[in-house]
Amino acid sequence: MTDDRLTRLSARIRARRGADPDSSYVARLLATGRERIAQKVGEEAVEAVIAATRGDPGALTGEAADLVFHLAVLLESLGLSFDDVLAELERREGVSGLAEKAARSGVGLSKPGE
Ligand SMILES: N=c1c2ncn([C@@H]3O[C@H](COP(=O)(O)OP(=O)(O)OP(=O)(O)O)[C@@H](O)[C@H]3O)c2ncn1[C@@H]1O[C@H](COP(=O)(O)O)[C@@H](O)[C@H]1O
Repeated sequence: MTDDRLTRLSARIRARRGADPDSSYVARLLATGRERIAQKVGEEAVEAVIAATRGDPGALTGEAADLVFHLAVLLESLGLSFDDVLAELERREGVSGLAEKAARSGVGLSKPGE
């Protein structure tokens, strides 16, 4: 069973484009512009990092949800959705991250833990 929660979130965000910014947080973000949305993604990423380094699973869950949501809005600002991201992740399935990176930088040039 494919999990369509991310696809539903992207669709809900796309449906809010052009809605009244006084009644829709997504519409307000999109009306404010991509720089502000990107700033929120950065803020939420930092808040997720702080929650994780504090070893707080509950806080990390909430901040990660904020991060994923704001990333979805940032994707929408460029006409993209999680469908595009999930398709890219599917394309990468089965390809080792170490092998992929070594192929980019030449065999054996990447250091362990890099
Ligand atoms: N998933 C979300 C979602 N997650 C977070 N948020 C909002 O994002 C805002 C985050 O702003 P802030 O960081 O200032 O708030 P905060 O995180 O509490 O504060 P900090 O502690 O982070 O500083 C809050 O207003 C949250 O309510 C979201 N707003 C909307 N959605 C989804 O988007 C749909 C459309 O929302 P509207 O456009 O508002 O109708 C909703 O039905 C939901 O599915």
